[in-house]
Amino acid sequence: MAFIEAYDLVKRYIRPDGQELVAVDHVGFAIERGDSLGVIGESGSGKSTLARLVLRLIEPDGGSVSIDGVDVRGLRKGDLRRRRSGWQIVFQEPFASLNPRMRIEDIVAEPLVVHEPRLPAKERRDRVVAILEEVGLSGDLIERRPGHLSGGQQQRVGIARALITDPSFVVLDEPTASLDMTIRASVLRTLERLRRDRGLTYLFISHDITTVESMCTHVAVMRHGQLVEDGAACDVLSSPQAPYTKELLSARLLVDPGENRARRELEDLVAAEQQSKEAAGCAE
Ligand SMILES: Nc1ncnc2c1ncn2[C@@H]1O[C@H](COP(=O)(O)OP(=O)(O)OP(=O)(O)O)[C@@H](O)[C@H]1O
Repeated sequence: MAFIEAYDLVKRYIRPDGQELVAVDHVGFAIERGDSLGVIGESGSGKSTLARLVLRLIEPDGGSVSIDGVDVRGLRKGDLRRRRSGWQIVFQEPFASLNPRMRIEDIVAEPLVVHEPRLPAKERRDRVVAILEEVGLSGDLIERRPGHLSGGQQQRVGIARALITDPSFVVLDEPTASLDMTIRASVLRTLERLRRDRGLTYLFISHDITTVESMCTHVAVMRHGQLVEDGAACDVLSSPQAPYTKELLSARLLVDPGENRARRELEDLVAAEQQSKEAAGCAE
């Protein structure tokens, strides 16, 4: 049994005109422990809905999910809350997901307050400082508020908050989409280091193929709520089978020339990832 398994997930919404929309249409996939599955597809294809279904942040209309052998849909509310310390999410908009009135220390410590309420304040602060440093921030930032940090720093705070309870599975919902290209490459590098150092399993949502190529061991391609193709990243991205995946890959070649320098940094990441895949026997 894989670490993460999703079977036949379905989510329907009612649109404002009263029509039914099947945002996630019988989707299934598996992720092995320590791997990173990138879900790509155009805006509106159902990626974020799928991410939320996997963590049961929204209820599915059909299908099921198991994480490390636990049937997520079968959990009662209290059990689900307890389990969530091991399953975290980082959202796209760092500023919108951080309370602007709270100090960084309190934002990052929030999951600890919920999951380890008896932890002494001094120990809690030490854990916050340690995780801030692990994600590439200075522990001195604890007194600041989100508005005093750059976009990249804010997203690192979001990552620190997700990791403070030492989860095994992290959903990254377009975590770098709102950052400029250079900062994006640096945050992605940090996420990749954290995955390797901590043995994390990622579900990585993105509409950017280069990001997924640099970060993910496996790729799933979504269109109109359905999964049109999935497999090892080296297979899907080098010899795509579905016409839609081929379309996405050819669109990638139309790059804005102004982004070229930062994109080269991402390509360095791709090269490093490719080397490690070759070492793992996943080369072309
Ligand atoms: N709460 C909701 N009520 C009604 N429709 C919704 C709701 N949430 C999402 N949708 C619709 O479901 C479809 C899938 O949305 P979703 O956000 O999952 O796609 P996405 O691939 O993540 O897009 P993006 O990359 O733009 O975030 C879209 O058509 C969206 O408008």
